[in-house]
Amino acid sequence: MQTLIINIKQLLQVRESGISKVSGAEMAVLPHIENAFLLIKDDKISAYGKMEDCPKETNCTVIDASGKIVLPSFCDSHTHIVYAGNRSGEFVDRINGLSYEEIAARGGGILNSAKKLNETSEEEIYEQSKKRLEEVMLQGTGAVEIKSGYGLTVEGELKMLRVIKRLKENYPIAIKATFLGAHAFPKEYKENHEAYIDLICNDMLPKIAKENLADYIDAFLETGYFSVAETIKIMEAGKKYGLKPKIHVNQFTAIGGIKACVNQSALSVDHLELVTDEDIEALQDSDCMPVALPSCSYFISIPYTPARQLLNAGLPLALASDFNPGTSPTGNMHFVVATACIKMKMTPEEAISAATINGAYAMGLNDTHGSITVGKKANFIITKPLHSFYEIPYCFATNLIDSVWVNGEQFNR
Ligand SMILES: N=CN[C@@H](CCC(=O)O)C(=O)O
Ligand SMILES: [Zn+2]
Repeated sequence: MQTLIINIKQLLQVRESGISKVSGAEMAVLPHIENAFLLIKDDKISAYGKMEDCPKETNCTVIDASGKIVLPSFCDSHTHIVYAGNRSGEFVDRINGLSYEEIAARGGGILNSAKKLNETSEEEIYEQSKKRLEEVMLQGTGAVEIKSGYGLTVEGELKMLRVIKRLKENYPIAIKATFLGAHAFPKEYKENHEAYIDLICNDMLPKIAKENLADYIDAFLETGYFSVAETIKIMEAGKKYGLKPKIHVNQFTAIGGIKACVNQSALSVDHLELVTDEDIEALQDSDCMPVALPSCSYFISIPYTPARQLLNAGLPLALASDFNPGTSPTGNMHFVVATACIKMKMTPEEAISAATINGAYAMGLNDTHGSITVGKKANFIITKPLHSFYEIPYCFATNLIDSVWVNGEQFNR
């Protein structure tokens, strides 16, 4: 099956050879073609270029994209889409003056979601989660990472990961699963961290590996959650089962976690609302991708990741949604890109690369996703008519999507 898209006003993120990521000053340039065509064969991109070089294909469906922009689908490398219920009550508590940390200290936060998840059937969690997955796909996400971490019991974590597996089986979008048993200490382990870490390493992990339920391992490395030493233990245990680390770190405090993650060859370090010179030094000359989550900063009113500082130091940066019930109850990557421009002073070029090719890298999908490259998956967004791609972040709350394409086919709910 062939589809030819013609008269594209701007075709964004065209990369002749499959680069893995873009860093520092490279991010200022977003390669694109004006008045372009894009040819899709089956599930892959088979050619692209200027309209004057457009092939005279007869055996294909032709779509006229006059006035519209085409860009690779968003690659959302950090989400918690699988959860039960919601935490709108805590949202109102925060409006009334409580902080995220105060709510967590009262037994709310992650433990609140864990209680709900353990009380909800696998079927019901699947039904709730698939609606969110469909929603983000319609908002232009074409590859996504999903974490466990609201089970915090052997059965609860397995239940979450089995739901992720079912989503992988039933949807065309690429999904990577991350085991986040180390998201918080359950109440009964508050005074006995060692026992919970033992449960993660010697009970949860072997069971997860046996069913092949996870691609990556994560932990919440933060004051009051998992210490640097505890996180190192978890990263080492995960790696024994072939799970590379992707770690929540530097959200509220900087305690030397980034260096530890880099030393453990983490694929990504995520959050980074606080960054020290030592953190930046640790990331330089490493393969670890820093990931910013601006909708979390927006929603719980905490600082934004200092993007300019990271880019000026020559580092790459990815953007992800952090879709979760506590700190970002949206997975809208258009909002994430716009917020990165408006609040973090990223340019549209930088933010789009951060949400596409660098997002793909942060979940190990850069060979197949994240750019318009011959041979990559035909995952892309066609926008409504726009004057230029600058209008993508500029129109921060307008639905600019005309259609989304996953593996060469238009996706509709
Ligand atoms: N910070 C840790 N984990 C999630 C939020 C978890 C929650 O509040 O449910 C995050 O990435 O923001
Ligand atoms: Zn998160």
